[in-house]
Amino acid sequence: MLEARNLRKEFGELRATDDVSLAFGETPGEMVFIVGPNGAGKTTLVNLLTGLFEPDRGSVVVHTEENGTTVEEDITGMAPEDRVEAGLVRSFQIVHVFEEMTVRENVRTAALSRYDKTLSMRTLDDGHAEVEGDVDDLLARFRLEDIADEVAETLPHGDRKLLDVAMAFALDPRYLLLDEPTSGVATREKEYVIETIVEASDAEEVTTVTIEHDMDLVKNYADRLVVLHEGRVFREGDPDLLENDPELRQVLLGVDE
Ligand SMILES: Nc1ncnc2c1ncn2[C@@H]1O[C@H](COP(=O)(O)OP(=O)(O)OP(=O)(O)O)[C@@H](O)[C@H]1O
Repeated sequence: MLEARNLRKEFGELRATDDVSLAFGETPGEMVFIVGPNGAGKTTLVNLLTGLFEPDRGSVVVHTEENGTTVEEDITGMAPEDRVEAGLVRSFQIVHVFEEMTVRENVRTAALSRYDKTLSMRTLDDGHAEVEGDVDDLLARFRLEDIADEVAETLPHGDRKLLDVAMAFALDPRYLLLDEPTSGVATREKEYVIETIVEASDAEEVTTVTIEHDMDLVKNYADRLVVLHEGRVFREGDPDLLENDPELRQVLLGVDE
């Protein structure tokens, strides 16, 4: 489980995150969506969880099962790259791929970065087969097999996004944080992108925390919903809240009921 405890982040006078306490992954593999109006503090929260920002108050804690007991690790001061080893991986709103490489080369590069500490010349042959096996699995999981030899920059945005998330998956996350994975993706491709991510996360029991503006996607795919408003948790719970809570609808959609 990944836990935010009383997180606060200020930019000058502005409190972008204010006393936010949340837990992700109490049910392993759950899909949590973070929603809220512009400026609510969604990206700031993800930046605090992944270590891009340091909180002014509060902490980030990872709970792990070891020999049947739960061990708590405070990762608040840990650098983002070290958090990857603690199982926390993120993908940004803007796709980060190697544009001139093929899809397969991109996924292989990400997979190798996980192995680079353990591969030596002596084990290269064994390691090679293992890496290529992982690459094939990831290509299949993210429905990228048929375009594995295409160059990344030539792909439609939906496939580029899936490649980006496949590369995040190559780092073997337990918690995957996604900042608007469907931003810039054509409407007809959005469901396909989210559905592929949901299937991959379910299969690997990866807990996914996703910022999303498209409420239809949230309704269809969220196991749980977190609504941020003015830096605070405004609501948390079942995605049905989107239908049944007039105050929430007002905050999100500006709809007066
Ligand atoms: N690095 C920064 N320096 C100063 N202010 C910032 C910084 N990052 C965010 N903010 C401010 O903090 C508030 C929350 O921003 P944040 O990007 O977290 O909101 P958001 O909910 O992700 O918004 P959006 O949906 O528009 O992406 C905003 O008022 C924003 O202007």
